[in-house]
Amino acid sequence: MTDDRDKALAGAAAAAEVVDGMLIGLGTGSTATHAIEAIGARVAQGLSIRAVATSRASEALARRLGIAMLDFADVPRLDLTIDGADAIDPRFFAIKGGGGAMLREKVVAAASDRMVVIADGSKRVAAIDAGPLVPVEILPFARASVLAALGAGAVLRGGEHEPYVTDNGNYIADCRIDLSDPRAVAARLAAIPGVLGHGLFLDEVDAAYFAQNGTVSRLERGDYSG
Ligand SMILES: O=C(CO)[C@H](O)[C@H](O)COP(=O)(O)O
Repeated sequence: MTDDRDKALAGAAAAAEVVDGMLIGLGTGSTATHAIEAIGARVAQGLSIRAVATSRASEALARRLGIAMLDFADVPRLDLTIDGADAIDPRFFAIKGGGGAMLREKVVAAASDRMVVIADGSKRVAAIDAGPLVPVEILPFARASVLAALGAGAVLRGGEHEPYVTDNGNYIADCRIDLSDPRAVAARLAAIPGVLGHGLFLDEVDAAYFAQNGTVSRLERGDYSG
């Protein structure tokens, strides 16, 4: 069973939580794409929902599938957001932003009554310390000063000559950081002027669908045992 097949299973399982009348947040990345496709298939069969997207790519896909899309700038609250993750641990601490969308992903998740993560088994880690680098979104004007404040473990995504640009027009630094105290790290990152967001999701995730070798399990925050 390939990871992609597991991603599709997790996405379809989360998409089944969506019911008529809901206002949904659509995540970003290959796993979220499977969920959007599964929701789109249900919309084609008559499911009546509206949605906002966390990236231009997810917005374009959702529109192609006939999902009624709203501008998040007009939306104060959402019922449910379904999104992928790069790593998630037993505390439901997650790292996101491999696809560069973590700033929009976080504001959409924070505005949602529930956030559900969908992931293949490779994303389950014992602790996010063992996970990927932490992406940090940077105001381009403050590129040099933020990189200096982040320290030697920070690398500008795409490199100095052709930096990766987010949907928000900003840069990303991928940071090797000691995550033994993730809350302290989140507070330190948020306090750097010119940092617009980061990929540490410590309080947002309410539930997760994990798919491994073709089997999907669903866990709520608090009952994930690793
Ligand atoms: O946070 C994200 C994008 O910013 C993605 O959800 C995360 O990178 C997982 O991606 P994939 O499902 O492709 O493995």
